[in-house]
Amino acid sequence: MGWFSFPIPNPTFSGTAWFLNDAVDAVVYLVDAYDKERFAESKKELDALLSDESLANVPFLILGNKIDIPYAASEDELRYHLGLTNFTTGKGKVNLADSNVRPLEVFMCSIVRKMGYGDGFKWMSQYIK
Ligand SMILES: Nc1nc2c(ncn2[C@@H]2O[C@H](COP(=O)(O)OP(=O)(O)OP(=O)(O)O)[C@@H](O)[C@H]2O)c(=O)[nH]1
Repeated sequence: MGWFSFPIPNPTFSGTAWFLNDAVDAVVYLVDAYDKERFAESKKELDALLSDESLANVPFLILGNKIDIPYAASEDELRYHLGLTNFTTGKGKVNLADSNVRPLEVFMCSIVRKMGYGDGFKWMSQYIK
């Protein structure tokens, strides 16, 4: 696993997910969109996090990284392989406060090109009190 720094306060790293606080306000799950052979493994790890009761109401930001590489998976492809088709809650401002729905979205990014993840973090920030 590599380390990347994002402009967020005190991120700690655990497996493939970044927990932003001890109390876990959000989960950022980074997937290599180019490493298609490992999508099944990524899905398994993600499913385990999604079914963790202590994370039941926690927003999940899924980042599909390395889209600067030709043949990296598209957003739809990644959604499909991670089992998230029809499961994401919508980009932009979506009020889920009165629902029991956990915010979850996929954003594609390239960390080396410094693109894409900003929109994801902006999306996620609306759900963090
Ligand atoms: N092209 C490209 N390379 C990237 C990007 N982000 C990270 N890398 C490169 O990917 C390499 C690290 O790969 P990772 O996918 O983090 O690999 P890892 O997590 O260490 O190893 P695995 O556990 O095997 O996935 C480094 O050489 C990074 O420079 C990106 O957005 N685009």
